[in-house]
Amino acid sequence: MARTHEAGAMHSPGNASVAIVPNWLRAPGDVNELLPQLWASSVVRGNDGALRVGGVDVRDLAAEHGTPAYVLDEVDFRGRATAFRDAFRDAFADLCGGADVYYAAKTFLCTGVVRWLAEDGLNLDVASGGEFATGLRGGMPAGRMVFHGNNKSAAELREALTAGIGRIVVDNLGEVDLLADIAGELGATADVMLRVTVGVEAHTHSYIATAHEDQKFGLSLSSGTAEEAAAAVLRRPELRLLGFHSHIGSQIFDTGGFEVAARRILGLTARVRREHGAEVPEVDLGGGFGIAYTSEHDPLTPADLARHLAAIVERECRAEGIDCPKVSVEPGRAIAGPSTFTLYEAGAVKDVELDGGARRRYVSVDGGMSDNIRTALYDADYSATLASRRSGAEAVLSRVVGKHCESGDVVVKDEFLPSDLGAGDLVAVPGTGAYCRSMASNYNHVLKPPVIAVRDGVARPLLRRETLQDLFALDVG
Ligand SMILES: Cc1ncc(COP(=O)(O)O)c(C=O)c1O
Ligand SMILES: N[C@@H](CCCC[NH3+])C(=O)O
Repeated sequence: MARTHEAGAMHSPGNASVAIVPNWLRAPGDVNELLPQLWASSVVRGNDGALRVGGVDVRDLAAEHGTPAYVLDEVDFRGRATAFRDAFRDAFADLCGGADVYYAAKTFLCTGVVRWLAEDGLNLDVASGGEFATGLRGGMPAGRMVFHGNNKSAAELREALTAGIGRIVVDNLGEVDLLADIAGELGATADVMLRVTVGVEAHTHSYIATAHEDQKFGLSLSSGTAEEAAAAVLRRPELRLLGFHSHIGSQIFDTGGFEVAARRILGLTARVRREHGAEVPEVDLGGGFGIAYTSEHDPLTPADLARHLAAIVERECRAEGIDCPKVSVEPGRAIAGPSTFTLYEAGAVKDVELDGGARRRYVSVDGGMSDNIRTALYDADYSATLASRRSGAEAVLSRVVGKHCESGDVVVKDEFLPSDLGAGDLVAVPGTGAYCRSMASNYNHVLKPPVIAVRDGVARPLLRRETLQDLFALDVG
């Protein structure tokens, strides 16, 4: 599954022109090769040709747990989480005593993962009562959680405050009084961050960009609403203003957007400190750090990211003449994404003739848009490989599709797969640890796959496969 940026003729059947493949996928290369940046660290192709993860053969995983299945490399997940923890602690140590890392629960959440995060010294960013309850159930202290959301209910706020939530990110003006009133009723003081729309156009898909003005999240900086909200929080004794929060979007590679965002919220911090005499001791720069789904993506390491962000924050604080607030970040995808691949079994194979005589092969697998909606929703790119054996057959331009009643049910838009791949072969799609299980559906009453954690030769389900009984249990009619 090697990919190259070099232009070149494609050797697929029908001699398809390069126009039907994206620029980054020009030549087929060796279909058996695994690009290390796409896979969890323990994934290798064994001597017999089958993939192994955490010392376990994927054929054994499929036999024991069935397909499709999300296969999560525990050491990889925890390694990325602790790499973020250490990198941000170290890079910000001199500046503000170290930065805190909040794993974004929406990426992928279950109690097993919460236990790892709690043990490994990370914190948790939750965006609903369900995520918060799962955090508590997994053993994350409420004080190490931050609660997000543009429409939190009074019940969610009440539960979070009652349990002793660490901080609540207020998203709109109305929420200031709602939260203050609830805190007052409970005799509590709520620690508050204000989510600021900083007006940055993040270079990512429009559905996952979140800091431009025309969208639902946050308090506008340019219109003065953010500052108005800060004044409103400072007026309410039930609330303590910790600072400002910015999340510019997701799957972002260049730090330019973070630089503009940091400049704007640190400018706001300085203004509110000056004009309101408030301490405003913290700032949260959100998440959004991109990962490699294909060879076109070249993400920064956590250490490089932390160094870049620390340099940005230091420069902006110096320019504003303020002491550096305590920094936090909220990575999700960059921790969970690469840790997991989806293991499918191939079924029907069909060849289609395209304009100009080119051909595309459709390889159907036993899952699809119900376990990975990202391709259909964001036009996301993924890659795939034949996982159960090595093949010496020629590479064919292929599209991996699901089994749903929908022509847009595509898992991998473009990949070179061996021409002898057929029914019964296992296919693995890497980089599916983020926003796949957490956005899974039961479309066509397809059952959600299990999440199998693998480590040191042992595989164990973190989430079991759904059963028809699970679906029927909801059906009370
Ligand atoms: C407020 C907030 N923080 C953190 C994240 C995590 O983003 P990512 O998974 O891209 O790091 C998100 C999702 O985009 C978010 O909305
Ligand atoms: N769900 C999105 C990311 C958005 C995260 C929430 N702000 C994705 O799959 O890329």
